[in-house]
Amino acid sequence: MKTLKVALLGCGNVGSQVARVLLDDAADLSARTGARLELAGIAVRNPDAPRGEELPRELFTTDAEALVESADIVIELMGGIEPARTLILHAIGHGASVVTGNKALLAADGAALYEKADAAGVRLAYEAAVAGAIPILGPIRDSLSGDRITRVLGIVNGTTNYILDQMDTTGAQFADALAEAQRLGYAEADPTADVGGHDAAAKGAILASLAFHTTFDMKNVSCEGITDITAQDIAAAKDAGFVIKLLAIAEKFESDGAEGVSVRVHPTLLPRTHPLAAVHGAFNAVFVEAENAGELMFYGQGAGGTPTASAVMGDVVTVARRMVLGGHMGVEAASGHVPALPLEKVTTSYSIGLDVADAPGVLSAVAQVFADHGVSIETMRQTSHTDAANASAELRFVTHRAPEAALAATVEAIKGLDVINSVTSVLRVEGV
Ligand SMILES: NC(=O)c1ccc[n+]([C@@H]2O[C@H](COP(=O)([O-])OP(=O)(O)OC[C@H]3O[C@@H](n4cnc5c(N)ncnc54)[C@H](O)[C@@H]3O)[C@@H](O)[C@H]2O)c1
Ligand SMILES: N[C@@H](CCO)C(=O)O
Ligand code: NA
Repeated sequence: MKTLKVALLGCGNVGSQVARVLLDDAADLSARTGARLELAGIAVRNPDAPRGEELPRELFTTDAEALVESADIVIELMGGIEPARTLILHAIGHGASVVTGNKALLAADGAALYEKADAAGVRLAYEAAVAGAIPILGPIRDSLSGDRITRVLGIVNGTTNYILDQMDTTGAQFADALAEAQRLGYAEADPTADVGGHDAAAKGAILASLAFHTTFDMKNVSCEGITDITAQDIAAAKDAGFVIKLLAIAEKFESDGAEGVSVRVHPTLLPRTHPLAAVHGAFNAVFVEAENAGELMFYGQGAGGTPTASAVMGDVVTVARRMVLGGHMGVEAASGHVPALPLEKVTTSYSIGLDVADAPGVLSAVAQVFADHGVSIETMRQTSHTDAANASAELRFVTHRAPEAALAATVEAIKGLDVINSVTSVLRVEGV
């Protein structure tokens, strides 16, 4: 039986679990692969650092470059742009295939890496980069390749889903929930990538590129995180029958007579009856809408060392099988370029919370602003604060779908009204 040398770069949350599987399940893996997968070494910064798994000390090395040069398959789980990018290019240059979970790198420089891998006739696999354990890139790239995908909508960041879910179900504070997500190994090394929405944005760009056979640059993703979401927002949403989720939404649509792709990440109100509202903890779920398949939903653990190791190992086995069978190994390049559409072109629906004077004519003044911008109101709820010294009320509007530009202009015009004390929240709504 052929032996394939595997180099592991990084031994943190995910890497340590991948090492464990490679060592513990070696017999099963070779039976499935048709080759012996030999863990040749693990590149780390400090071989003596404590790790979750007991791993043989002799596997550790600080010389990642030399390790890469000896390998048939390189698994990159260090994260970050450098030295991950240089080491992956080094691996490709040496004819090794690469498996990575590094969405930040793929979103920043994926197109160049896919091209290099294709030209070198090696494979670059990255199922772990999007929605952790959920097999989502394979289904989009392979199973749905005979269909036309129109929209992908997903909860693709476990940390933020965990935080929002804890705030919603237990009344936890944002900071406490984030600390727990970090302790459980869900968060990125720098968790601002999670809470700022950038991790979801990177995944959204990867999903859009595969779903729409294009190269979607992360800089074109409109990105809003959850750092401004307050306990009051969560309570008000709950009161109105909604839950707040951080969604990544990738859509292909026509604008001004030409097709384009938009990707946006933002906190979103969903009716509590919506299937995505039932995605709790660090779980992820991805909805795919395709012309012939209709609606599909993929659900599972989106973060954490062990679940993510499952996706990594799936790629390792797939890559190894291809090596055993021979033939072309490369990734399929994007078949065309579909331009990126800005957020203003998207059609969506808003929930707008207002603190207003509780006086005659206020509601009609606000309603007039909606009418002036061609935005239709779906529902309005008023809560009066009768015990306040100056009678005030909270108004909450949910609009019908309208162009984002019209909705944003409506909010700006409302802010200018004398009868408004403040705009207390503006959130987009899906699933109504
Ligand atoms: N944790 C998850 O749930 C999850 C899920 C999907 C994808 N990912 C991705 O997988 C990758 C790894 O994530 P993680 O959670 O295991 O991160 P981690 O921070 O726990 O582990 C990364 C390890 O790489 C090591 N490392 C960094 N630079 C190095 C260098 N130059 N040389 C040697 N070692 C180096 C670090 O010391 C650390 O031990 C990241 O790209 C991340 O985005 C993580
Ligand atoms: N930090 C990421 C890891 C999975 O990619 C998350 O919370 O979803
Ligand atoms: Na995945």
